Order: sequence, then C-alpha cells, then structure tokens
Amino acid sequence: MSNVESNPQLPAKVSDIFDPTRWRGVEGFDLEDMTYHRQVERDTSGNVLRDLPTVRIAFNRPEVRNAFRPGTVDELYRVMDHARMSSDVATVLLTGNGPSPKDGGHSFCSGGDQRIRGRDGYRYAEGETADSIDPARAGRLHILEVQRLMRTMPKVVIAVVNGWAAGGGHSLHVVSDLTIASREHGKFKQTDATVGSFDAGYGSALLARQVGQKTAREIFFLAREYSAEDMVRMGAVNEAVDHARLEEVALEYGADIAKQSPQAIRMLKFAFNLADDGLAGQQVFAGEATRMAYMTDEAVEGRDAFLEKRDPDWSAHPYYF
Ligand SMILES: CC(C)(COP(=O)(O)OP(=O)(O)OC[C@H]1O[C@@H](n2cnc3c(N)ncnc32)[C@H](O)[C@@H]1OP(=O)(O)O)[C@@H](O)C(=O)NCCC(=O)NCCSC(=O)CCC(=O)c1ccccc1C(=O)O
Repeated sequence: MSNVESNPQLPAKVSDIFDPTRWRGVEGFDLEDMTYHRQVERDTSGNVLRDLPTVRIAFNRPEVRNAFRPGTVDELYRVMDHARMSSDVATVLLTGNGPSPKDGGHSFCSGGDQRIRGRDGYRYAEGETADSIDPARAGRLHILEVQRLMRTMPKVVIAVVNGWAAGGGHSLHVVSDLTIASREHGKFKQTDATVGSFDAGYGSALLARQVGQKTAREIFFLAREYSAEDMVRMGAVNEAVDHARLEEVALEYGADIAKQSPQAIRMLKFAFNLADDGLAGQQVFAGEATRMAYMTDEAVEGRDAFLEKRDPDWSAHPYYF
C-alpha cells in the first residue's frame, strides 16, 4: 500500500471506480441516500493541498438500482444547491455508487422508488417498504425541483452514467448539460410509461430536442433498452468510456471546463437553455446580463448619482452600436 492509500483522512471508497485519493467528503451534511465529495489535490502522503473545482454527487442506494425516495431527493437538492452556491466550483458530476452488494448490478439511477409511490406522489417512509409510509406527510414529486435547479444553476452538470439510467434517472441524464457513460455498464431505458408515470417536461421534450421527435417517441413509447454507444449515435450522450476510466474521464472534462471563463460558461449555458425555457429562460439569462451591467462604470454612475442626489452624468458612456 502506498503512503497516500494508507492515509486515514482518505474518504471511504464509495463505488467501484471512485478513487479516494482524488476526493474529500464535504463536511456539514448528514447524508443517508446520497454522497457528496469535493475534488482535491493531495501530496504524496495523502494530505490535502488544495480544493479543485469539481464536485461529485452520487446516489447511494445501489441495492435498488439507486432509486430515489423523497428523502433522497431532499438530500440531492441540498447538496446540488450547495454546489450551486460554492463560488469556486465549476462542474458537478452526478453519478451513482455501486455496484449493488446484492447482485453486482451497476446503476446511475432507476427513478422514483416504486415501493413508496402513493396516489399523491412519492411518500416519506421510516423503512424501505409501503407499510412504513408516514401518513401525515403528503406525497412529493420534487425531483422536478432538482431538474430545475440543475437546469438553471450557473455550472456545468455532467451525468456520469455508470449503470442503469431508467425512468426518472433517465430524465436526470437528459437534463444534465453533458453525459458520459460506461461502455460496459451504461444502459438507458425510459420506463415511465411502463409504470404509469410520465415526465412530460424536460425528460421528454428536451430529449426530443437532443435526439429528434421520432427517436424520443420511440424511447418513451417502446421503453426499450439502449447502450451507451446507441445513445452516442442518437446524440443524447457525449462519449462512451471504458468503465474503469469513467470517473477519470469525467474529471478530465471538469479540468477542461475549469480552463474556460466562468462568466462565458454561465452565459453560454443560459443561452443554450433560453429558447427552450421561454420567459423563465430569458429571466435567467437576463439576470446574468444585469450582473455584468452592474460591473460597468456606467451602472455605478447611475447608482452613485441616486445616492448623491444629483442627475447622472452619462457623458463618458457612449451609445455603442
Ligand atoms: C432499472 C432496471 C431496468 C434494472 O433491471 P435489473 O438490472 O434487472 O434489476 P432488477 O432486478 O429489476 O432490480 C434490482 C433490485 O432493485 C429494485 N429496483 C429497481 N428499480 C427500482 C425502483 N425504481 N423502485 C424500487 N425498487 C427498484 C428491484 O425491485 C430489485 O429489488 P429486489 O428486492 O432485489 O428484487 C429495473 O430495475 C427497472 O426497470 N426498474 C424500475 C424503473 C422504473 O420504472 N422507475 C420508475 C419510473 S417513474 C419515475 O421515475 C417517476 C419519477 C418522478 O418523480 C417524476 C414524476 C413526475 C414527472 C417526472 C418524473 C421524472 O421522471 O423525473
């Protein structure tokens, strides 16, 4: 064992392709269904030298193919929002831990946990099954709130599909900015309609933008299984990668993203979203345009003139054309 690997500060190896030397656990979260790690640089003894700009958020219920229950979605929202508000984070990797200790199956996410699905949405439960549902708490469909957060956060979200992406898990890959998938274990299947559910928002309409109307309808209406290579051909996945190298390649993507201007990345992300997101997309794009305007001397003059109770002097600021 090398010096690094024997360092007790290393996080637990939460997944087959997780390299503990590249990460530290993010403190302050008491997580049951998710894991949350920050990329770090370590010295030869394994001590952290500095944080690097990528975080890793992972589903941690591999025994049920990383299906999500309401508590999972609560945790996912909290860590995703923390990543959104961390001003030195450029890229979020969303993935699944595994393989399953029960049968060795690999999964990214298999969508809503069908065992605790009620008539009003997914129910909070003490245990794993329907008999432990909390009758006092209403059902939730708040994975859609996570989708909106992923879509509107000014960072690049990469789905790192290490196994099954099914149902609502398929939708999470669709709403991610980029997707890379395991050549051996990455599998895609839109099972919503099979279980009487339907993502009639990003999961279907945005998918149609990515792969075309006929192909998107095939994916939903036939609920067939597709490989990572199939999805690359269709245009829904950026790259199929050897399983052993999947997280390494994801970090290479993150390193390339970190070389670009943060402002350019967020303006580009919001520009890519704008037409499909309508006025909500325009609002997000326009908010960033306003932030940039506030950084100019011209906007500072407007604010200062108000505070100094004088007319603004725009003479130094031409009508650019
Ligand atoms: C993913 C599979 C294709 C994998 O198949 P396989 O490798 O053969 O494994 P299995 O033996 O089937 O599964 C192993 C083990 O895991 C359990 N399990 C798997 N998936 C789930 C699940 N989603 N919920 C509960 N349990 C699950 C399975 O029962 C086995 O347990 P054992 O005890 O060991 O028997 C396959 O597993 C599969 O098809 N899974 C179901 C996929 C699915 O239908 N998901 C739900 C789709 S609906 C949805 O996700 C709604 C989400 C949502 O909230 C939403 C709401 C409104 C609008 C939009 C959305 C949105 O989609 O986001």
